[in-house]
Amino acid sequence: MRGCCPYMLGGPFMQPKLDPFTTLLELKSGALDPERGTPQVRTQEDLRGFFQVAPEDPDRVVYQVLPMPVPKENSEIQCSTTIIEPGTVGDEYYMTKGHFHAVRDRSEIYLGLSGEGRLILATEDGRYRVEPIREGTINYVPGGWAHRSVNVGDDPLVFFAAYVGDAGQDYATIERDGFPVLIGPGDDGPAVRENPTYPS
Ligand SMILES: O=P(O)(O)OC[C@H]1O[C@](O)(CO)[C@@H](O)[C@@H]1O
Repeated sequence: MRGCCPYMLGGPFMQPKLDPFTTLLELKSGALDPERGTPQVRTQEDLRGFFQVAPEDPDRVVYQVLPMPVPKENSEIQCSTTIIEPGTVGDEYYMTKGHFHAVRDRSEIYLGLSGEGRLILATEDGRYRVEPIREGTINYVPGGWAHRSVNVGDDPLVFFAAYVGDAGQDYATIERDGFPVLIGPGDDGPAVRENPTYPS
């Protein structure tokens, strides 16, 4: 009977905090129509201390994150589209800063949309994995794994991410220690190298 006669329903009812919304994601470019939040733009300068060497072209955009506006609460799902430009700084491909979740056990999921990338994952005790990101990949990032995405191709790398709303970001640990491995151009394509400054 619930569907037919709302005036007959009892209460109390949960009052939703948000209204539903829809936006259109252009899969190749990552553009949203309409945009739902303010894009976060990161330049080489913003990544100072995350690459092994200082910025070579400080104002150049490395990546953008196009967010959905939802409260940072664990009843919500934060989501965003990330677009990483092709390029390098020193021996490393353009990449995100990378972070642990501030609430360590919070998980995340990525859906690859276009381009060619790698996802570097690392635990606090130094274990790591390198996974592919490309059109159609789904990467599950369990709680406790820091994550950084790297564009290893010649075109923008575009992917969609969704994670538990109250996860937050811990960048400081990554800024201090980095990840166990670095990814840059090699003789036969992208090469994964040990990070010489990662604490042993
Ligand atoms: O927050 P960072 O490490 O700069 O990287 C941005 C990435 O973080 C996320 O916001 C969530 O992990 C992704 O949407 C995006 O790829």
